[in-house]
Amino acid sequence: MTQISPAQTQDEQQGTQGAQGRNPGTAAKPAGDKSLYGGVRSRRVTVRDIAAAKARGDKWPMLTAYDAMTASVFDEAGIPVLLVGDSMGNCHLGYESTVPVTMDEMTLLSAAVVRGTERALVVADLPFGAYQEGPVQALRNATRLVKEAGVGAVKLEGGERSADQIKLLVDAGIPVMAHIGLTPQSVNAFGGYPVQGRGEEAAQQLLRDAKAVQDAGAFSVVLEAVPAELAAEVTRTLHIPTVGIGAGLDCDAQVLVWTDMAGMTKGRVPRFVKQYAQLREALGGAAKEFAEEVVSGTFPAAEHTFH
Ligand SMILES: Nc1nc(=O)c2c([nH]1)NC[C@@H]1CN(c3ccc(C(=O)N[C@@H](CCC(=O)O)C(=O)O)cc3)CN21
Ligand SMILES: CC(C)C(=O)C(=O)O
Ligand SMILES: [Mg+2]
Repeated sequence: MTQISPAQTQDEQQGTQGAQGRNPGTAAKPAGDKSLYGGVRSRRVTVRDIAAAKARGDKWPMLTAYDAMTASVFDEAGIPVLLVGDSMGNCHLGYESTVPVTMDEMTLLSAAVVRGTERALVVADLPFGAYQEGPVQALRNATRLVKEAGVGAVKLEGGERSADQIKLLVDAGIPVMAHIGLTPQSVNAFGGYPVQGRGEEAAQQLLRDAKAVQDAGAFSVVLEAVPAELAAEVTRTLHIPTVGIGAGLDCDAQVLVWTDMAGMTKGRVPRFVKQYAQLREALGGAAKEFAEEVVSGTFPAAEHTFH
């Protein structure tokens, strides 16, 4: 459908896949987004592919992943961008929020997601405290995620306040996804997770934040929990893609936390979540059935037994 550039064809022939390249090989048929791959599925999605998608007006999906096996499921399903979100704090590591997540935890789980995937662009969050001290700290920690985990890009929260960090990372050759609107690492300052950008003043600030991250060189920007009309205006204004979560239908891409999307999350999920499966129920049911069969002596059966 889309023309393959000479550079892409060469990548394909040589099988070179950049910093993330490993496990090249046969691919299951992706059922998800195809446009971002531009017809080439033998290498990783790159930030150039993302820029081309906006130019074509193609929408794309992003999911979080925190382990190799789940990441491989999404990679095979054709999800072109996977985020090792600091939402691993509450969704994988058992913390109350994203705030306690460390660089060691991010690095370990990001490396697992890279190992579990062949084609997705893997983006890792810089956790709270890993970039607030300034651009040099941000570069040191982003470099660690690129070198030790093999991610293709990093994400950090904040608009104007994080522009200097974004600039230095981009200058150093690390692609940056920005994140504005509701920035969950500021939960203690927000006093919860309220919708952002309501009212004229807040809307103007969000537009300034969006322009600041684009000017700093971000390749895309997450808009979290902002009114749809404002997100649409940001999406029209910017030349980089907007990735919405609770930001309406007019963003260039959409992201959800995978445990929310699959019905695995315990308890209440945010209003912007759609559950496409009921994994919590399914997995709990399997565990109960296993338990019952052990207690009743019906598992293991003959076919599970050696003699
Ligand atoms: N499981 C999960 N899903 C997420 O989307 C997510 C995380 N965890 N952790 C990191 C941040 C935190 N986020 C959140 C968390 C809660 C709401 C929430 O409960 N929103 C309320 C409205 C809140 C209010 O107005 O006070 C809602 O009803 O959606 C929103 C975003 C988004 N991110
Ligand atoms: C919700 C997404 C955008 C995120 O930052 C995360 O999962 O940590
Ligand atoms: Mg995050």
